[in-house]
Amino acid sequence: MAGNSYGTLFRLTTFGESHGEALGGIIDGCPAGMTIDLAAIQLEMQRRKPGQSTIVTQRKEEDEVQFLSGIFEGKTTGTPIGFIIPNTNQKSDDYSHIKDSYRPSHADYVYEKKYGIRDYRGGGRSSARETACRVVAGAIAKQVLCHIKINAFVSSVGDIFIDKPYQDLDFNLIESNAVRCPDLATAEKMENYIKEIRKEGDTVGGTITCVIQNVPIGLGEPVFDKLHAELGKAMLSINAVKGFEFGSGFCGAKMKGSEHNDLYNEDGSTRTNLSGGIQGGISNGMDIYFRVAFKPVATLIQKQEVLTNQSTIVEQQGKGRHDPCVVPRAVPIVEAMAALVLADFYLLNKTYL
Ligand SMILES: Cc1cc2nc3c(=O)[nH]c(=O)nc-3n(C[C@H](O)[C@H](O)[C@H](O)COP(=O)(O)O)c2cc1C
Ligand SMILES: C=C(O[C@@H]1CC(C(=O)O)=C[C@@H](OP(=O)(O)O)[C@H]1O)C(=O)O
Repeated sequence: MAGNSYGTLFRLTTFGESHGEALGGIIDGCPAGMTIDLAAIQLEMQRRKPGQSTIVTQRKEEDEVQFLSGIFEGKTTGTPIGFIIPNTNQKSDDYSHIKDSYRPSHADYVYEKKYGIRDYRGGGRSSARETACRVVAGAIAKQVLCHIKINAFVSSVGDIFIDKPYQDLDFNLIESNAVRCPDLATAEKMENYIKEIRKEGDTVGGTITCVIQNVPIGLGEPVFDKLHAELGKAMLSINAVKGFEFGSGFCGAKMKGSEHNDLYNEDGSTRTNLSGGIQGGISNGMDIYFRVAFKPVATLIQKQEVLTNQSTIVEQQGKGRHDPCVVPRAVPIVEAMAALVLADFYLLNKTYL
């Protein structure tokens, strides 16, 4: 199985399945001599972990990271940082009914067809549990990028959305509610809606907006490794992601150039920022902002037609502990992937100096 590593200089490789012994990773290329704030890493893990509120999966994992190498007396040594996250609360019986069948719109069918064998327990490697490793690496990448601020938040759930520009939001409120929406009236509506949907055994999609501030000019490597191209790839590699747009995004396609151009101030900053902080694939020093669209979770606690490995269609009731909506827990994942992209470009840029 290829495709388990991300990054060029700051490079993460992950391993592990949702119902195996543990997940883990190796981070290669982290600069030596950095003091690592382990509490900050654990805080990010708390934001992502299952079982954290009543509107997410009720699997209970503490997700305490065990570092095996690369950190000595609290500092990075420049050698590979190896870590594991034990799995402690698997309920593999919840998956015995799909041993010989494939859930619609999950990864069961394609994994079995591609590899000829599938760890069906908890979705195996295709489970979003793998993203715990990304959050560990992202929390370290954030420490590499200590001057850059990365804030993601839930901007919509179903058709409930924040009706304000991000500049009018208080990012300190993101963690004040279970949904991770900084507009409190909207957060309450979203939370109630997710609870309703969960009662029906159904699921709902949503979007996350990410804002990155204090970015130096010059990150991104045209022509193929443009900053927005890498951000797009990183976001689209997250489970259940269906869309990515930055700056004016798809709305820009409806505008005239005279409306869309970001006119300069004398210091090189721009009066508007429909470019989303990136021009020609390179950061221009303005805020980078983008949106990520997540589909509704595939596993429903309802009867649905499924395909069996005998090529028959049968009715099956979904079982187990699933997220009714992924966006509240995906916020730290989006931030982590953004940090991995930026840390890689930041280190690459240093090689030019
Ligand atoms: C934070 C998060 C939690 C998720 N929780 C579930 C879940 O509980 N049940 C489920 O069926 N899918 C869940 N997913 C989505 C699946 O992992 C994903 O749909 C599956 O791997 C197939 O990949 P794809 O949707 O990207 O094609 C979750 C995704 C994320 C980002
Ligand atoms: C365990 C996590 O989320 C899981 C993601 C997931 C999926 O299909 O992606 C399915 C569920 O797995 P299980 O049935 O084993 O509880 C979620 O709980 C996690 O994020 O750590």
